Amino acid sequence: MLSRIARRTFTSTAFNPYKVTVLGACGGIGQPLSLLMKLNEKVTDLRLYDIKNAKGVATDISHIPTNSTVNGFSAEESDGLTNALKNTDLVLIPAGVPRKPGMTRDDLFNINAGIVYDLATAAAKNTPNAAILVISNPVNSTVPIVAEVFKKNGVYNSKKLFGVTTLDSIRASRFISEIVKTDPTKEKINVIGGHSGITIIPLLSQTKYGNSLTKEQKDALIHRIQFGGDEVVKAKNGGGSATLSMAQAGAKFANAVLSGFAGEKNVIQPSYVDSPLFKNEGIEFFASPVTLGPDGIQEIHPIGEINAEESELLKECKETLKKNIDKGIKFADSKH
Ligand SMILES: NC(=O)c1ccc[n+]([C@@H]2O[C@H](COP(=O)([O-])OP(=O)(O)OC[C@H]3O[C@@H](n4cnc5c(N)ncnc54)[C@H](O)[C@@H]3O)[C@@H](O)[C@H]2O)c1
Ligand SMILES: O=C(O)C[C@H](O)C(=O)O
Repeated sequence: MLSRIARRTFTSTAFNPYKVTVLGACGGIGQPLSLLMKLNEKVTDLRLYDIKNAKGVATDISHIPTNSTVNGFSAEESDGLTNALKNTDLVLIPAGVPRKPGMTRDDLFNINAGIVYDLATAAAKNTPNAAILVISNPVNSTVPIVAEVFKKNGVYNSKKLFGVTTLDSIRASRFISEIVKTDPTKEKINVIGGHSGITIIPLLSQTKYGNSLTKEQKDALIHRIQFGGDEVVKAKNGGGSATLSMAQAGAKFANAVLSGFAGEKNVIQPSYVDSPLFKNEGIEFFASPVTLGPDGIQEIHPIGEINAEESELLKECKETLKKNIDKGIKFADSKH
């Protein structure tokens, strides 16, 4: 028994020795996300960076007996951010401020755009080949900012930049299972578009429930998936937004990217990426299922068949997305 466990641990770490960095590791998302990455057997070197308390959180997590080293890097060290990023394989970015009731994600732009710009600049300089997973909101705009920063530094690889939209998908699985009374782990809804309100489009017509739910049930479900984030912000009442479900979502997506790196087949997850799907309409980034492989994105899947109501939702989504994307690009271009 013992030797089987030892062999399993040895095998996964010997063949998949991945270095993972979390920027913003001490926040509401950062701490549980770092914990989940410590539990991931594919990770052997976990680096935690924050402007506060990174050493404390890293020391705490480092006592967990899995096969990775954990180090904390603080902003007070002159080379803290550099060392946190140096030649890492995957960077998760949950750094930034969360919403309070009454705010939209776009209201976070003024603070978070600058934070993401600076962290992306450090990533471009210190680990240009890493996969960058952006969690900081507004994701619709922060992902284009990272792309612009990498372009400016001459190291942009669209196959390795991801906006994490996994939370929308896991919410969709949970919320539909509450209606149809099934196992949520077996439910899958294709959620496309972006990550804010009306840009989030769950394609219920592609599920087996497309015809069995009433119009009222469908409208309510679509609204709940689109505004699931607001549900948490309201319930936390000034204490921030989703952190624990987001950590689970972020860890799930990071594991999928590492699984692709490791050569696993048929690893498909939705993500907000530099996408050809609607580029001819001036929309550079769009969320749809992507196949992940050794070099990052292997294939961006089309959205599939949609019905008339979903076409309407898509039309509105595109209008907002385009503005969000342009705002991010303009911000990045305005910096020198
Ligand atoms: N993509 C999604 O689905 C999703 C889901 C939930 C939250 N979010 C977003 O994630 C972000 C973080 O949310 P949270 O609840 O963890 O917030 P939080 O305030 O609890 O944590 C943010 C952390 O970032 C750190 N930080 C701030 N500036 C930094 C910098 N320059 N470098 C490094 N670290 C820095 C802070 O010190 C803090 O520890 C927010 O923007 C939120 O809107 C996204
Ligand atoms: O709602 C938020 O502001 C956080 C996050 O984007 C979410 O969907 O929960």
